[in-house]
Amino acid sequence: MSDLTRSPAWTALDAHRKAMDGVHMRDLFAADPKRFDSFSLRLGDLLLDYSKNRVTAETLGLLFDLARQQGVETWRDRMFAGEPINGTEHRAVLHTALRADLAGSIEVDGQNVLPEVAASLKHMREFSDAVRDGSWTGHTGKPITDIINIGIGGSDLGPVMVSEALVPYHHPRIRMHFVSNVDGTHIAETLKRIDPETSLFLIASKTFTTQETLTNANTARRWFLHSGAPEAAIAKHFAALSTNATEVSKFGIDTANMFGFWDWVGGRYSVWSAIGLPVMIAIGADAFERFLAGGRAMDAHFRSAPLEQNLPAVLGVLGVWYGNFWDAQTHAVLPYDQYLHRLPAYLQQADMESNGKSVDRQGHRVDYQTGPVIFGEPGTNGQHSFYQLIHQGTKVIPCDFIAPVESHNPVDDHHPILLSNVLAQTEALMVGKTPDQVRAELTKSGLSGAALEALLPFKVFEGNRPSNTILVREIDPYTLGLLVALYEHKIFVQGTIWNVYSFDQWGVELGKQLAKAIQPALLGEKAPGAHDSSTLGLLAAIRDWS
Ligand SMILES: O=P(O)(O)OC[C@H]1O[C@H](O)[C@H](O)[C@@H](O)[C@@H]1O
Repeated sequence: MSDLTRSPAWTALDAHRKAMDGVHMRDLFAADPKRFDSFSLRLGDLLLDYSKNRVTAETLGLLFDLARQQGVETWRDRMFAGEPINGTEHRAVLHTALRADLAGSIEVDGQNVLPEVAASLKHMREFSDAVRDGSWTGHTGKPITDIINIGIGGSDLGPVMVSEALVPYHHPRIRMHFVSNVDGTHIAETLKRIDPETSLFLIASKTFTTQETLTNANTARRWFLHSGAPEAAIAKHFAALSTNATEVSKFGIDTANMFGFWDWVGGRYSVWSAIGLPVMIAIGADAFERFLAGGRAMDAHFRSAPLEQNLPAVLGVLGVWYGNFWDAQTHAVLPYDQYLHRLPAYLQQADMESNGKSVDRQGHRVDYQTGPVIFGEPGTNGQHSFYQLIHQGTKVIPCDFIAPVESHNPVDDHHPILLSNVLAQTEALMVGKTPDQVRAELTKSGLSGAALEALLPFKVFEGNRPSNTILVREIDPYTLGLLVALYEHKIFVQGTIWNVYSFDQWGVELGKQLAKAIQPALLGEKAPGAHDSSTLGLLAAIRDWS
């Protein structure tokens, strides 16, 4: 057994879990009319209702004991202080510095990093202002109309999610495009829609060695030059967002057009850095600053609120409760806002790449579950697709319902309908429908006897299915900053409880290595070499068909 699973806090939770068997949330609500007041928190224009969970005050007490036992507060303080808590890469984890009060000081290796953050933001502001006001032109003197961000993983998902979430704030002249997939279709379809004279490519890659991004960037450059633009025009149409100046110049982008960041910014936490430049161009530097301010407000809350009133801590321990004590394998992210349609994809990387680990910080195989499978779709689309399983399937699927109270598009009665669905879903999941209720309903509809009894079991909803509801006044840059930082810190809390390193991602390397080994065989440059029979069989089929 690991230290964690034999620890006092864990064993206490194990025992408590057994005591909670058979406890229905319906009864918890009936017994306590103030349950919402006890189990909801507000931070400015963000409200978290976590009352529809299988928890009592005792459960939460035990979960916070576990969080304290695992040193959540100490690790949190170490993170904010710039200590190298990313142990396998010996790096600080300081995305919080990117949105910090720049008058302060945060040191990495004895050096205050905030002046560099300020300089980078200034560079981004000057550039984005120029693109937006039209003073930055393409090589033929026309203002930029299309921004094409070429990046993948953290260099794509953050920018595309935030950009899409903030479409109402976009500059009217500027269209945004995000190319990530190495599948030629992605770049080809994008290039069809743009004009080289008015396009600006942002090559976004922390390492500037990522195969997909460089392949797409090379294609974009060839396309651009093929349009008749001279080599010297590249400086007007290509910029790099990266930590790697050497590789940027090797690629042929002038480092004057490079927006830098640092190795203490993890890819999946990098939208607050120069990787956010496409967002800044789209929404403007002031709005981007409001996004940073939202993140900063959540940081201040996370650092100072006692765990019991701490939004990321509450979300974090609830996930641990279901994943480790109720066998939940997944977690659904359900934004009831069309602009947030990429949030589930964004959180898939943020969460699964961070906590999808099976070795603890001491290098031992864990004997407990770690990060959940994250999935989701915007509401109400998900309701007409996979919610059946959430309501009546055999699995416990904790859900986060996220909704703005005000819509950017208050057309007709759409928004009240949308919001009624949020409330109805969480209520239905919690309360369910008993056999007696179903019987009464069926009787009323004229059914009786054997026919009624035969249909009855299919129409019962067990209920007792957990959900959180996160309401914001409206999705604006500030509340989005709050929301993203909330999830970042939730992930941090969970990784700390599980004693894993949340800020590396070694698990993505093997596939990259093997792809490099297989590629020459597909290009016909080499015999396939030694592989298993499946790989060889597939290679042969591909050769046959090509
Ligand atoms: O920004 P880059 O260096 O191009 O990396 C892009 C992405 O690829 C890597 O393989 C990692 O899995 C991601 O964490 C990263 O965000």
